[in-house]
Amino acid sequence: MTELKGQLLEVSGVSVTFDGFRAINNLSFSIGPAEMRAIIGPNGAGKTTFMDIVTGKTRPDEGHVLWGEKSINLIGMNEARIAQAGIGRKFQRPTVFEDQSVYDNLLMAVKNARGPFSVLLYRPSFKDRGRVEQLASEIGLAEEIHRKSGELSHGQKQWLEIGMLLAQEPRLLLVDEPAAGMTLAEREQTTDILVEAAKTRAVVVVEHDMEFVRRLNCKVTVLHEGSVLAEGSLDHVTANQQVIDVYLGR
Ligand SMILES: Nc1ncnc2c1ncn2[C@@H]1O[C@H](COP(=O)(O)OP(=O)(O)OP(=O)(O)O)[C@@H](O)[C@H]1O
Repeated sequence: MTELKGQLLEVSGVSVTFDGFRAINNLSFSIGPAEMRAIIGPNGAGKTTFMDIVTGKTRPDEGHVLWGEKSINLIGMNEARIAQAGIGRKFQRPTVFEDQSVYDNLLMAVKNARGPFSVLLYRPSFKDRGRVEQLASEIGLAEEIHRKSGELSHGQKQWLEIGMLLAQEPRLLLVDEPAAGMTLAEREQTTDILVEAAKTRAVVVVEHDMEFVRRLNCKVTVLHEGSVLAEGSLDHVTANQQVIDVYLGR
C-alpha cells in the first residue's frame, strides 16, 4: 500500500546507554503503514533494545519515536498505553494457555481486545465466533481449533500466539525470531502468515535466519552498534562490504 502517505513509525536520533555502554546510538529509521520489514544484525547490535524502546520497556536517553498520523511521541508512554495505541509484540517463547483449546485462546484474545468491562459482561456473539474462526484460518489452525493448545507443536503454538496478537488488531506487529526452533515446513508457513498480516498492517521481524529473511522478500534494515549500517533488499545489504565485515567480525 505504497499509496499511503507518511510513515507509521518514525525513530529519530534515539540513543540509550546502559552503564556507560551505548547500546543504541543515534538510531533513525522509519516503517510504513503496511509493510514488512526485517531487522538483522550481529549479536549485540541493538535489535532487542530497539523493540524494548518502541514498546515502552526501555526509555531512551534522547530522541523521538513518533507514531501514527498524529505523530504522537511514544517515549514516556507506558507499555499498556503503547499496546492500546496499536503496537503488538510477539516474544520468542509462546505464552498460550496450554489447558485451553485453540478456540478458547483466540476467543479470550478477541474479548480482551475490547477492554475490561466487556470481559465482565461477556457472552460470545455470533460475530466473535466468526472472528475466531477467521483468525484460526489465517494462522493455519482451522483444523486444530478444538484441540488443547498444549498438544500443539512448537510451531503451531507460535502461530496461535500470532493469532492472539492479530485479534487485538495491532497496526504494528513486532516479532522476535519467529523461525527459531521450527521445522522447514513450519518456517514456510510462518512466512505465509506474516506476509499475509503485513498486507493490512506493518510487521517488523527481527531474525537471524537469512533463508527466512529471504523468503519474507522485504526491505531489510541492518543494525550494528546501535545504528543503521545499511538498508535495502537482502541482496543489496548482503553485497555491502561493511555488512560483510561486521558479520565476519572484522
Ligand atoms: N539492560 C541492559 N543492561 C546492560 N546492557 C544491556 C542491557 N540490555 C542490552 N544491553 C547491551 O546492549 C547491547 C545491545 O543488546 P541487544 O540485546 O539489543 O542486542 P541484539 O541485537 O538484540 O542481540 P542478539 O542478536 O544477541 O539478541 C548488548 O551489548 C547488550 O549486552
